[in-house]
Amino acid sequence: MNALRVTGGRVLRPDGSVTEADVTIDRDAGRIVEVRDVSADGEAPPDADETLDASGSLVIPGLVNAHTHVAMTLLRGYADDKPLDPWLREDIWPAEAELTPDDVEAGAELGALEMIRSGTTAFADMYFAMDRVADVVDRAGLRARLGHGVVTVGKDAADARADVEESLAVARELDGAADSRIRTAFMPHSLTTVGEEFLREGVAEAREAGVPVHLHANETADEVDPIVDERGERPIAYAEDLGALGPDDFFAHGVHVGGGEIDRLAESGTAVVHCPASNMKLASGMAPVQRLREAGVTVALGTDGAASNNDLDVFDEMRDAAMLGKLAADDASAVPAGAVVEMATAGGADALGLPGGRIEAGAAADLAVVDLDAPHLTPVHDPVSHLAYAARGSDVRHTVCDGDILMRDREVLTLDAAAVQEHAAAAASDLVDRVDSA
Ligand SMILES: N[C@@H](CCSC[C@H]1O[C@@H](n2cnc3c(=O)[nH]cnc32)[C@H](O)[C@@H]1O)C(=O)O
Ligand SMILES: [Zn+2]
Repeated sequence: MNALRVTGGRVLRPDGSVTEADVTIDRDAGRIVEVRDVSADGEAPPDADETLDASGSLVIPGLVNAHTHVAMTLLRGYADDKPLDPWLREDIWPAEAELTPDDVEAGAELGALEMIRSGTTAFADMYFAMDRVADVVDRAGLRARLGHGVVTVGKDAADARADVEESLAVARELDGAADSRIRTAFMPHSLTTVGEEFLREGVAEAREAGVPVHLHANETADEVDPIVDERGERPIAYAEDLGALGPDDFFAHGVHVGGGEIDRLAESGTAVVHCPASNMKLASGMAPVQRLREAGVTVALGTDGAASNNDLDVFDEMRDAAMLGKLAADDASAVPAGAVVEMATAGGADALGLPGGRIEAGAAADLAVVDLDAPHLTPVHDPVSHLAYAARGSDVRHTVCDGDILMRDREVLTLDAAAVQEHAAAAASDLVDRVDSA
């Protein structure tokens, strides 16, 4: 066995406890083979081929960013301080109309760099030029569930159908890429931006192909009302009617859910990806995270795109989810630290149907090592509290995915950080010039 050992740290276990332990990884298999408490009796395991020092640090499952549009890093700070609909129509969609596949690759590379540097090992991405995003995922060493986002409003039937076909083709062709670190989904943008016949056909074909469905649902009140007005049913009932609810499916946002929708999500096993920063920034509303969890819905965390966040740091998302969840429930004991840590790890992996999210023997070797030796993390009464409320992405020392070291002592090994930043900044500035002259 080609063994990597993460030594000298404290390890966050799946039950939420933290113990001093060494984690041994089979690098070829990309699996954790042993989590050994330092107090354990018995024979010490053989030397590893390589070690990662975790002294003074906390070893956690790699974080999962369960909803983003990763190439939107190029539009970070491009248009702020507007509600969802005008923001998309007046600013974001016109800019995206000028985005080339090269731009998507440059933006995805920047996003991958940012995620590795903040301890994220897996993400779900809805965008276009997904073959380029897949190349980046492969090079960066990350894990992802990828899909081409479909929008049919404002398109003629032929263009709309082609967009649906593209999403299905991407879902079929990229599944299993990057040594199986890439999985896929059919990704209609939302229940209001994709017409009913296209949703119906696309979901049916996705089922035949055995790929999950991912879409934006119940994000704003403006998006729920027309569905209720036109159909006399709420969006989650509509989604159920379309065949889009199931244990492999995961919906972004779920802010305005009511009238039996939470139970429908729970009963069908459909996961919800909570995106608190995006929901606050676009003033979309407060998702009932505590109620969703109490009903048994799998809740994950997502940053959404960098243009509505404005970063891809899942530590921020944990804190925002805890804070906003309390406000939404009008209860300071709602959405506690352990809950948001679970949402960012096991909840994310489960929502996306990807391995990882737990540090235990047999699990995928996806982890992050968080340096606790910092003023803002002193003293350490409770490491889980620190993860939720005080730590930042920049506290991550090492990132490991599928048994490979992606970052060691804050140096990213799979990407040339300076070149990626320079390239993305140049692509973003050219893009804005094109938009201005369009
Ligand atoms: N093929 C589609 C592209 C859809 S990709 C997914 C889209 O979601 C957009 N998006 C980003 N954040 C949000 C959000 O919070 N709600 C809804 N859409 C968003 C993003 O800008 C992108 O246009 C087309 O022809 O336009
Ligand atoms: Zn989104």
